[in-house]
This record gives sequence, structure tokens and C-alpha cells, in this order.
Amino acid sequence: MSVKLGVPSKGRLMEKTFDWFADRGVKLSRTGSDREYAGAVEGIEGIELVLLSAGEIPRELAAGRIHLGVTGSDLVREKLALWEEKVVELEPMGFGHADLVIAVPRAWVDVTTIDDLDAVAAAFRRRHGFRLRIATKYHRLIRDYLRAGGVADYQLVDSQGATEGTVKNETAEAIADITSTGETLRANHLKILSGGPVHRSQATLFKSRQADWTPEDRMVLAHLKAMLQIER
Ligand SMILES: Nc1ncnc2c1ncn2[C@@H]1O[C@H](COP(=O)(O)OP(=O)(O)OP(=O)(O)O)[C@@H](O)[C@H]1O
Ligand SMILES: O=P(O)(O)OC[C@H]1O[C@H](OP(=O)(O)OP(=O)(O)O)[C@H](O)[C@@H]1O
Repeated sequence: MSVKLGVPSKGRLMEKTFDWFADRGVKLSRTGSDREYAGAVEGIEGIELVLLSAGEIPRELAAGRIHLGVTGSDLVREKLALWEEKVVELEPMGFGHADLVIAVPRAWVDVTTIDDLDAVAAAFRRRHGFRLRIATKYHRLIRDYLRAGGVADYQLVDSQGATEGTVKNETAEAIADITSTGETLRANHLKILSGGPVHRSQATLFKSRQADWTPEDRMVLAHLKAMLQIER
């Protein structure tokens, strides 16, 4: 058996993941045609590359189908209930930075903090007879955050893309999404609530607690950690 390492097969995290490993002497590559999801590992024995979408890596780690995986720290927290029981954060990788934020229309001049949002949400419900809508794909993280902040009078509406457009399209009053440059929020006349992001995300190397770790696998992991200079 070998240690299965899941890495993003495309998208914004793939190339930087390959670079990060290459800088540490582990060469990951896609093999075969452009469209074939097969991979190779050079520089260390006993590791098998599994190419997956970043969004699927948390589930594969939790199911123990891969031993190690690279994905955004936001995706692990969002996709896995009690994530710390299923995976260990081995190393933040220093790229793929993005903040999960809650944003409201810039025109809501009286709303700056989460307490303001709470007040507006209660008033909104009284006035309109339904709860203020927050569009997001980060259901778990936003629910937990709003519960901790004491906000109850809201509903989440699912938005898997172009989330910032939902306010203009009048399918939501507020949004919760990832931002890096802030361009998309600005372009859509939205402002971030103060008090810091819900989560500061970056690409992270995770270890599965659920996978079957044979004694040989543990030796491979120790060797890999030494190459990657991971102390945990
Ligand atoms: N500007 C950004 N917008 C969205 N996600 C970003 C951004 N910057 C970094 N990320 C991070 O990238 C990760 C998502 O990457 P990506 O969209 O490639 O994966 P995915 O959701 O699996 O997509 P797909 O299923 O289309 O391959 C998340 O962890 C997210 O936090
Ligand atoms: O702060 P910025 O640099 O503007 O980046 C943030 C935007 O990028 C992502 O969208 P993506 O391009 O992945 O498209 P999506 O709407 O399909 O998620 C994210 O969902 C935001 O919409």
C-alpha cells in the first residue's frame, strides 16, 4: 500500500501546490493527456498522487480514501462537521489566501457591525414578514458564526456562484463569500461588516485521521514531513 496524496486537479490551487512541493524536492506532475486526471510523484517513494477538485478533498480525507490532501482551510471547515476529529492541519502553505466575509449593500449606512446586522434583520422581518436573506455557499461556517454573534432573524439562500450578484438581482439582501482583492464586492456596491473575517483561509496540507495508516505508511509520512520541514 502507498500513501495517497490528494491535490487539486485544476483551478486556482493546482499550480501553486505543485510549485510548493517542487520547492521542497517533491515533484508532482500530471501525466497523460491534458484531460486525463493521472499523476506522478518523483523525489520520494511510497506516495501516490490523486488528482481531485479542491472541493472534494475534505470529503475524501474524512472518508479515509486519501491519507493526505491539499485544499483551502475554508473548505475543510465548511464541508466537515467536527472537522478536527477527522483531519489534522499539518501545514499552512502560504498561498490561496482568501477571507470569508459577510457583506451588505454600501447604501446601508447604519450597518457596520454584526450587531447592526442583527438589528436590521429584526426590523426587516417586522416590515416584510419574511427573514432577511443572506446568499452563500458557506452554510455551516456562516450559521455557526451568526449563532455565536447572536443573530437569529435571517435565512440563508444557497448560491454556488456569482453570489455578489444576488443583491442586485433581489434574491438576497446580504451575502457571505470569499474575497481576496475585494474587487467583486466593490463592483457590486457591497461593504464588509467590521470585526474581522468569519475565516481567514489559505491552502493547507491536511492529514486524514480516518485513513488506514500502516507502519510503512507512517514511515513514508515521516520521510515526507522531513523533506517538507513539517514539525507537527
Ligand atoms: N479569489 C478567490 N475566490 C475564490 N476562492 C479563492 C480565492 N482565492 C483563494 N480561494 C480559495 O480557493 C479554494 C477554491 O478553489 P477552486 O475554486 O479552484 O476549487 P473548487 O471549489 O473545487 O472548484 P472546482 O470544483 O470548480 O474545481 C477555496 O479554498 C478558496 O478559499
Ligand atoms: O475579492 P475578489 O478578488 O474579487 O475575488 C472574490 C471572488 O472570486 C470568487 O469567485 P470565482 O471567480 O471563483 O467565481 P464564482 O462566482 O463562480 O465562485 C469568489 O466567489 C468571489 O466572487
